[in-house]
Amino acid sequence: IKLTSSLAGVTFANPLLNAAGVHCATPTELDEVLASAAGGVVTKSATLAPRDGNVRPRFQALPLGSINSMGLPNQGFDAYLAYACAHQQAATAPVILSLAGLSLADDLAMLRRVQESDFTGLVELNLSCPNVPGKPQVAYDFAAVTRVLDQAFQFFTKRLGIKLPPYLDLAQFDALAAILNRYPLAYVNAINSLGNGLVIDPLTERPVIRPKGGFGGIGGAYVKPTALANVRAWRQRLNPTIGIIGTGGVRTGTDVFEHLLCGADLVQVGTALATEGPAIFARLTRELTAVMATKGYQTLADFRGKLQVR
Ligand SMILES: O=C(O)c1[nH]c(=O)[nH]c(=O)c1Cl
Repeated sequence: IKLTSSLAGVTFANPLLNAAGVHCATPTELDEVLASAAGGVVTKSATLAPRDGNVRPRFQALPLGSINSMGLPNQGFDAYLAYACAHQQAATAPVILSLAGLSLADDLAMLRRVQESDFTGLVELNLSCPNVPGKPQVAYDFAAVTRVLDQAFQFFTKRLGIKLPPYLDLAQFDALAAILNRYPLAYVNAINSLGNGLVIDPLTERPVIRPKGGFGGIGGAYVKPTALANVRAWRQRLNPTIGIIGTGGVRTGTDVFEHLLCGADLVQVGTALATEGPAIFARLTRELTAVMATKGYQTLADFRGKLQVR
């Protein structure tokens, strides 16, 4: 049984990575994911300048998932570009560089820096951070998405993916796919957290996190059906040249299998990684292999995207 997968010409020994934002803000955390059974690692979304992020408590693990309003705490673009370039030299498992500018200008400035750098790997432009006060998500504004991609592809010739939020209406998938299919995108990553949920502690009669009156992105088991639907909807609509990373609700090998069945090329783990740590990747590869063995599949291509219709 082989778990190898490739995305935009980049080969992964297995399809599993962390989700941007989880266990990836420092070189130590990034190294721990690379040292684990993960097939690769993605950096915390970088802003041009380092950021402290929102006030604490800003993350809460829950029985069925998690809520977070981190506010983009990160070491800044230079730190993550340096890490990505160093690990490209060392030929480790692939490092995906995630970017989340606070403005179109910042997005373009960081992309220009990547274009001029030695980094030739995958770049993930995060268009879906729900937690920066006063900053509406780009990805729910289709004109803004068109602007950033128009301007980026004027000069960017490397491998560019985008991180998308969950969409909940098929007309949105139709409209946005018509836009995305115009660009030489490496992939779309679906989904980011389900934005602006509210989790309350009935004992204290307060939200469980402090920023934004307790409103934060929801992850984990809560979002798996929405994540699978978004992966499936993009696979059905996007050019085959555009790959898909499936993110959302992955806790077991069967969850990984389901994302692949819906069409994912790679699968990312957020909430479950936050609670279990990088050892989860050994468990998930073992469990995925077991599912494949039971079903008689030898490679991911044997079943990727082959969800049957009823
Ligand atoms: O608050 C965050 O840092 C954050 N949290 C999320 O759940 N998704 C994101 O894209 C980001 Cl950037």
